[in-house]
Parts: sequence; C-alpha cells; structure tokens
Amino acid sequence: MPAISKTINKDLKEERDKVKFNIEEFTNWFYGGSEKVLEKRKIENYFLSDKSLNLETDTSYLSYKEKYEEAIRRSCIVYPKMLKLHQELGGTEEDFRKIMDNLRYTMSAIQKEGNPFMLHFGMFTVTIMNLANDEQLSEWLPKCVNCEILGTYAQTELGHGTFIKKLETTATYDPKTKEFVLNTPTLTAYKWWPGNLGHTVNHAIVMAQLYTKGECCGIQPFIVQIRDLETHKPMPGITVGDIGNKVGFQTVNNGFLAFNNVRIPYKNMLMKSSKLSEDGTFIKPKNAKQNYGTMVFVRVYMIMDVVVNMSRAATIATRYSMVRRQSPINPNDEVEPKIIEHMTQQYKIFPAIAKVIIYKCMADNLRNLYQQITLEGTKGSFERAPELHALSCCLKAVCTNDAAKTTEILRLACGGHGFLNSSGFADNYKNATAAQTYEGENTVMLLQTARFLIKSFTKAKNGEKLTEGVFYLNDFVKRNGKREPFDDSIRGILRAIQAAAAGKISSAWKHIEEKKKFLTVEEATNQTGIELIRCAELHCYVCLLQTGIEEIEQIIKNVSPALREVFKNVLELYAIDNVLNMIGDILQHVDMTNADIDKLQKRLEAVLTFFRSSAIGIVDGFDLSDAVVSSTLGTYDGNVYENIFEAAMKSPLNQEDVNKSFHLYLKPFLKSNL
Ligand SMILES: CC/C=C\C/C=C\C/C=C\C/C=C\C/C=C\C/C=C\CCC(=O)SCCNC(=O)CCNC(=O)[C@H](O)C(C)(C)COP(=O)(O)OP(=O)(O)OC[C@H]1O[C@@H](n2cnc3c(N)ncnc32)[C@H](O)[C@@H]1OP(=O)(O)O
Ligand SMILES: Cc1cc2nc3c(=O)[nH]c(=O)nc-3n(C[C@H](O)[C@H](O)[C@H](O)COP(=O)(O)OP(=O)(O)OC[C@H]3O[C@@H](n4cnc5c(N)ncnc54)[C@H](O)[C@@H]3O)c2cc1C
Repeated sequence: MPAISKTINKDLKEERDKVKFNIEEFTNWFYGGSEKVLEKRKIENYFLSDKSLNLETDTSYLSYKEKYEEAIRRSCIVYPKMLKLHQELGGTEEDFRKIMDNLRYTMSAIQKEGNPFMLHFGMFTVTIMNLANDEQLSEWLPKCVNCEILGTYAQTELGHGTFIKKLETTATYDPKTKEFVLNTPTLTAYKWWPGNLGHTVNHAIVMAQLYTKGECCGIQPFIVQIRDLETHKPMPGITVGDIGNKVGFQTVNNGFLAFNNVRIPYKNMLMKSSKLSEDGTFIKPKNAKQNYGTMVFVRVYMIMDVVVNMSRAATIATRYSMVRRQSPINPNDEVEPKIIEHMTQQYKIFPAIAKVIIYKCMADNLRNLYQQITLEGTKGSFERAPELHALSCCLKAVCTNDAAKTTEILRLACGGHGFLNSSGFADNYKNATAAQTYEGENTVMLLQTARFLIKSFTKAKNGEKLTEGVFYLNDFVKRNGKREPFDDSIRGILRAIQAAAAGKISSAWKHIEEKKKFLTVEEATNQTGIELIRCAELHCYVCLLQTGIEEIEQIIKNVSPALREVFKNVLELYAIDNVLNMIGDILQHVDMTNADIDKLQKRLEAVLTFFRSSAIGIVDGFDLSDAVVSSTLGTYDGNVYENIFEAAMKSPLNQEDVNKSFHLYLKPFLKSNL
C-alpha cells in the first residue's frame, strides 16, 4: 500500500493564493450575515461531531434492509438532538426554521440516500399548521413538534398522482357515530409512494374523497393513525408496507397503504379550509386550492434544496479540476496542465457556479413571497395565490431539471473518477432526479405555469391589469409584436429574453385560438403543449435573470470592491450563458446579428477567464464541510488520489485475498477448459 500524505495539495493551495477577494465576506453574504455563518457552523458541528453517527461507514455497500435500519438509527440520534437544540435556542417557530435551514446541508452528510423522517416535518406537520383549525392545532401540533408521533403525507395512489381530482380513496361520513369510514375500493386506489410510510411512521395525512349525504365533496385531508404506538403493528383495517427498490431515495421508505372500513373520529378531518358540520353538511372553502397549500410550500423550499445539491456538485468538480493534470495544450509542454486550463472544462463548471448564486437569490425571494402571500391568505385574501402557484411551479421544474442536468455535466467533468460512487455525484444525481418527479411531475408543472401565462396574455391584450411578474407582456402588446432591437447590456439581455418569452406566449396563444375553431379549448391547449412548455421555461428564465439583476444590484452596494467584481461577473456569466443557450428563441423575436452573437461568444470566453481565478474562492465560500461535500474528489485538502485509494480499500471484496466464488465457480470453470 502506498504511503498516504494528507497535507493540502500544492496545486489547490496555489489556486487559493490567487483569489483576490475575501472568501469569508462571500460566505457571509451566502448565508445572510456573519452571525448566521457562525450559527450554521455551530449547528453543523453539533450534529456532525456526534461519533455515534458513524459517518465513516460507507453505507453504499449495505443491503437495502441494512441501509434502512442504519438510516433509522441515525435519524433517532439526529432528531432528539434537534429537539434539544430547538429548546435551547428558545423553542420558537423561527428557531425551528433556523435548524431546518441548516439541517438541509448537514443531512446530506448523514442521510445520503434520503431521510426516513423527512415527510414528518416537511409535509405532515406543515399540513397540520396550514389546514388544521385552532382546536385541531392545539391537539396535534405539540405531538408533531415533539415527535411524539411521526407522520407522512399520503396523497398519490397507484393509479393517480398528477390528477388528484380523480383519487379513489373514500372517506364517508357517518353522522350516527360521528366518524369517517375510510376505504380503498380498488387496486389503483392504494396509496403508493408516500415517503416514510412503509415501516417508519405511525400517522398519515390521507387525502381522500369526502362523501357526505350521498354526495362527493372532493379531496379533503384526514389525520389517520396507521400503526399502534406501542407495537407498531398496523391498526385494524390498515394494510401498509414498503414499495421496494427504486432508482434512488433508498432510505426514504416510500410505502403503500390501503383501508378496509377504517373508522376515524369527526375531529380528524382538517377543517381550516373546507368544513363539515356534525350533521354532515359540507361548507365549501373560500379558496378551493387552499388544500393544495402544502404542495406549494414544498415546491418553494425545493429551490433551496437545488442550491444545496448544485453547490456540492460544483465544489467537487472545481476542486478536482484544479488538482487533476492531463493533456498538454501545447504538444511540447513538459508539465501537463491542470484540467481546468482547458476552456471546455471551464465552460462545464463555471456556469454551474454562477447558477448556484442566482438560484440562491431566487430561493430567498420566493420564500419571502410565499410568506407574504400566505399571510394575506390568513387574512382572507387569495388574490396573489395564482401568481405564487405559477411561479413556484415553473421554478420547481426548471431548477430541478437543471440540477439533474448540471450534476451530470459536472460528473462528466471529472472523467472516469466521476463515475466512482465515492465521487459523490451518484447520490447528488439520484436526489436531483427524484425531485424532477415528486411534488408535481415537471412537464405538468410547466403546463400549470403556461396556463397562467396564456391567461395573463389575454388580459394584456384586453388592457386589463397584470401581476408584476408578467408586466413584460404589456410591452410586447404595446409594441404590437414588433421585433425588439438587441442591446447587449445586462438589462438589454433581460429585455431580449422577455421579448422571446412574450413572443413565444403570443404564438402559443395564437395557435390555441386557431385550433379552437375545430377543437375544444382543452384539446387545442393539449395540441399546443410543446410550445406551452417552452413558454413556461422562458418565463422562468426571465424571472431568474430579473431577480439576479435586482439582487446583485443591491449586493454590490454593500460589499468590498473585490467582491463587487465577483458578483458582476457572476451576473455577466449567467446572463451570457443563458442567452447563448436560447439563441433560437431569441432570433425569432429580437433583431440580433451574427456580429452580436460573435461578441457574446467573446464575452463568454472573457468572463470564463475571470472566473478562472475566482472559482475556488467561490466554492470554498459555499462553506461546505468535507462531510457535507462527501466526495473523494472534492475534499478541501485536494488529496484526491489518496482519497480514491482509501475508498477502494473499503470495498467488501478487498477484505479478503480470495473470494469464495473462486472455489465455487471460477476454479471449476477454468479447470474444465484445460
Ligand atoms: C414546523 C415546520 C416548519 C418548518 C418546516 C421547515 C422546513 C421543511 C423543509 C422543507 C420541505 C422540503 C421537503 C419536503 C419533504 C419531502 C418532499 C418529498 C417528497 C414529495 C412528496 C410528494 O410528491 S407529495 C404529492 C405531490 N403531488 C403533486 O404535486 C400532484 C401534482 N398535481 C397538482 O398539483 C394538481 O393536481 C394540478 C395542479 C396538476 C391540477 O390540479 P386541478 O386539477 O385541481 O386543477 P386544474 O388544472 O383544474 O386547475 C384549477 C385552477 O387551480 C389552479 N391551481 C392548481 N393548483 C393550485 C395551487 N396549488 N395553488 C393555487 N392555484 C392552483 C390552477 O392553476 C387553475 O387555475 P385557473 O385559474 O387557471 O383555473
Ligand atoms: C421519490 C418520490 C417521492 C414521492 N413522495 C411522495 C409522497 O411523499 N407523497 C405522495 O403523496 N406522493 C409522493 N410521490 C408521488 C409523486 O408526487 C408523483 O409520482 C408525481 O406527482 C407524478 O405523478 P404520477 O406518478 O401520477 O405521474 P404521471 O402523471 O402518471 O406521469 C407520467 C407521464 O404523463 C405525463 N402527464 C401526466 N399528466 C399530464 C398532463 N396533464 N399533461 C401532459 N402530460 C401529462 C407526465 O408529464 C409524465 O411524462 C413521490 C414520488 C417519487 C418519485
């Protein structure tokens, strides 16, 4: 075995010495101030320093069952610590959020293949907070917050996930006993997919069709106990289990659930939104979409998860590319260059770094918007709910699609070693790709946004008032569809993308109108689906760039000159990479010449060169500990080859010289060929 030295790799040190800005200043911005950075480090250390977590164990070699058991063991260390910390911090909702925000990073070190308790706070508790009336809140919230019970969110069924109006589970009100009777009438009505459901939780929010007085009143949320609190056996009438191996998320324990005349008390239907009187009279809510609130919440928070996911992948690829040397650029060069010297390598990695920063700006903004609009809802005003729904849908889709695509690009940037499980890309990719489907399949999400855009365009044409995020449609209508001249300033690039988005929305609108002459509006919309998806994506790019510009204009007023340059270049790279990637859409609606495109290409090359000396500072500034990065290729010290070697030594096959399969199969086979 070679001697393994663990000093900082000299190539990486050299890169760090070239960084011109203060990395800690960047970190302070990234986490919202120096106090928050200290708090983050303290919280992370509080969890990760716990030796009983055994984070050194490479869980990827465990069996499916062992992985689950280890994940539960770890969660049963993390959650009591979390509850203790929550009390120590002050026990408020804000303190809870603080811990959750930091755990988002920390958990990627502890539960690489998914958290078997994630649905408890992420959806079960959130649904109770959003949809329980005061009495129900005081009964259930303390039990949730103290983890006296564990719950999940059981909505999707074997036959339906997207079109929730057609879910088949029934909850029939029996006014004589003041109970609901839950049933699973068909195989396709089995709840299928809910996380943590298989063998972990003992309660679930069950979304079921409410029947009362012989009528169906649509999907409503019910709290159902599914396992005995003492024995953990399924409650009478309940069938529950694990749905089996998946592409990823192996330790999330996604499950199935069926009901056979399961009776639950009247008080277990969550009644903040829809209500049922004890005699069985249904009272419709002011806003029928309130019951979908938990999904909106999760979609909003998922953008933060994308930031965590992409910052990990970008950190790994950047550090590796500054340590790995290969392929001289001039054939006679004696020393091989760091692979980051190859321009195409910079193009794989640096736009990903810029995106982390822009998505972070967007995630923070979206969360603020969610809080404002939720507050308005509690006061009975739902005017801005469609705007939030439309924005969260397209961002969920575009950002999770991009996280999956970017992780794959960054894995490829690490060549053969990127394909090692120990590189960390596989877990990143599997988590990113799961997010493309859960919480609303991405095509479906884009079509929801497109629906809002088409309605907004009709309003713009009729001179009606628009919501702020789509004001750019007014400009397009005022221009009467005339092509926008191209201006290559950053705001000019934004106007070009707005023109492309508005132009695409206008075409889709026109095509729906044409098709409506022969088809129903729904059929016409379906036939225009491909264009509609692009409308939603382009609109999302508008929102991201606009937010990036507005945020960075503010940031640069408050940071040192060196960091100001970094942010300006982040915006330059993000904007130029974006516009070059959608040149086809731009050319349809903007007067852009070949010379303009050549100029943009040159600016792309120039800004990549700027990034060459800043990239390591930025990824170090993401402040991800080695445990969170969890990669042989991405450790802070850059000792890539030593890490790869050590990880290989952990392979179970390397624990013995000769494996028994030699005696059982190989030897007889070889002998038979003599
Ligand atoms: C104490 C705790 C405090 C803090 C906790 C802190 C941190 C927690 C951290 C983070 C959470 C992060 C992670 C959570 C953990 C786990 C997540 C893991 C797994 C995910 C689980 C799931 O997947 S759950 C299941 C999700 N399912 C879906 O998403 C289904 C997708 N389908 C739909 O959403 C809808 O059916 C639909 C939108 C596709 C269609 O719905 P419907 O048929 O009813 O609508 P129509 O098409 O007829 O449209 C009618 C109009 O309503 C509008 N609409 C639709 N939805 C909404 C909405 N949500 N809000 C507002 N408006 C909506 C629609 O646009 C139509 O409008 P029109 O005006 O055009 O008619
Ligand atoms: C890892 C993971 C975790 C999950 N966790 C949970 C959970 O905790 N709780 C829970 O209740 N559910 C959960 N789910 C289920 C998840 O929310 C659904 O699978 C998801 O919403 C997609 O629905 P579907 O499976 O019905 O897909 P489908 O709708 O069947 O999608 C199949 C295809 O049909 C297309 N399609 C469907 N409808 C339309 C349309 N209107 N227009 C155009 N194309 C359409 C889609 O684009 C897709 O290409 C989870 C799923 C996964 C993968």
